[in-house]
Amino acid sequence: RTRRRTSHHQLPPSVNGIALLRLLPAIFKKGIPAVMNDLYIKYGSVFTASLFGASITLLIGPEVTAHFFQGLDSEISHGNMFEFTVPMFGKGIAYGRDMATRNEQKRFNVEAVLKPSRLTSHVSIMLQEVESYFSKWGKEGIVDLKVELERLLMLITSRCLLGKEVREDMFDEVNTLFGELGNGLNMISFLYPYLPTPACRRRDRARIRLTEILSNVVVSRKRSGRVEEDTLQRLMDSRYKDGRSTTVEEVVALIIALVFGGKHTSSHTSTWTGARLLSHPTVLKAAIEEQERITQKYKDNELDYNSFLEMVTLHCCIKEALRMHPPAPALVRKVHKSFTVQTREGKHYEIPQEHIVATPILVNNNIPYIYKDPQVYDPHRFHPDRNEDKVGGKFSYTSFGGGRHGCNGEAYAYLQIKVIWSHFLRNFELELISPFPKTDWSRYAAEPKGNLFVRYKRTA
Ligand code: HEM
Repeated sequence: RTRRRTSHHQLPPSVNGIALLRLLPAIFKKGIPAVMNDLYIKYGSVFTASLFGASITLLIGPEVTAHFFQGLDSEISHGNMFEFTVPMFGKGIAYGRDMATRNEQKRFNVEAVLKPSRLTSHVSIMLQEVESYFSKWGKEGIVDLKVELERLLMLITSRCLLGKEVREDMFDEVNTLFGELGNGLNMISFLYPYLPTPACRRRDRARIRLTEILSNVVVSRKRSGRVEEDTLQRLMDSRYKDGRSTTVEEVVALIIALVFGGKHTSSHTSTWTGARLLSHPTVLKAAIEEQERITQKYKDNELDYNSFLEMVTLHCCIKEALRMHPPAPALVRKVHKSFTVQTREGKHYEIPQEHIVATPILVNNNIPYIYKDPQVYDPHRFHPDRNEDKVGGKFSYTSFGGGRHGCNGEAYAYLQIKVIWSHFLRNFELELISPFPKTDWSRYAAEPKGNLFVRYKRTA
């Protein structure tokens, strides 16, 4: 049903609560992605779903999401929907601060994490961590890949982002505290971040202790004048436009947010990449052959940032795993100023002020006129000769969001996952023992459900 409006553009078609409740059995039977896709097929790329008095307008596909991603924060923003991050990271940053300060802090993040010169300096540390981790594995055995990758990524993160003090002396405690911070995030704390539930209390205690540990590191570096090569140091050295330095409180909150933003996203993606690769022998063979070519060119111990950039096949394998398994299934914004969208079919809709809008990454990444046979794991679709996401237009591929609030850690995330998988492909033969994992939607980042047992055998 399309609703009329007094202005010359219509409001989007709406799906009412009864129709949504009727979908519940289908959700249990087919799963959320399939039901979302059915809604897209039935109602099109723009529609409003209303339930219990709350409405949310869905925007699907690159034709209608440009403003969602690029609009000014004064016109469309996260609003107060990210309030749940304040008790996780502290009041010093992001949603605890005004917009101008937030934008400056975003610049600090980009300069501290994303710049190629930063990534270049991370490569050798990542390689050291990965080589040392796998040197402790035997000649052959069985491991839960999900558990192993989560720990390894946290070791890399603690060294590259948090610095050697944490990596060398406090890794286990800090790792546990980040776990508790994450466990405090669920549907209830997302909606009511300050409820005195046991999970919220543990989250608060974890943030306080993390803040204490990291503040000590920052203060001790400042006192001794010691300068390290890590993201924490970059944030300490960042300056606001007016020349002011970042405070200890801000540095600590920024680094906690960065670690948290990259932790689950990267570890789930590396696990999904493994599950997909090990289920597709032809793709796996192509990825191994690429490693052979690159190691012949660079020799094993000379792998550097450029050599990882050259791993196009592996890059596409990760990108395709992320297309099919985006850790954030949907992104949301609040509309502060109404805007219009034009669909592929040429219909115009007005999205009114105060509406909540969402774009379901899950559906965006599976649109059949952009992605050929979207249900098939086909990394080659991203190779320069096909470039399906680029042909489809900006915002066809939304696993990292895009535009104004696009991911600050994309290049870093690819790099660390490539370093790990490149090592696997060069040194081990792996066989998937567990069935291909289902998705666990109950967590804030969609993750592979259960264990992922893999048999490994050393080849080098
Ligand atoms: C595979 C790994 C990753 C995925 C899939 C991912 C995904 C995303 C997505 C979808 C957004 C946009 C959120 C929105 O528009 O509401 C985002 C934002 C962000 N990500 Fe990532 N991320 C990953 C890794 C990382 C890493 C490793 C870091 C840091 C080292 C990081 C830091 C951030 C930050 C700071 C933002 C906020 C940007 C802003 O609001 O301006 N991410 N990420």
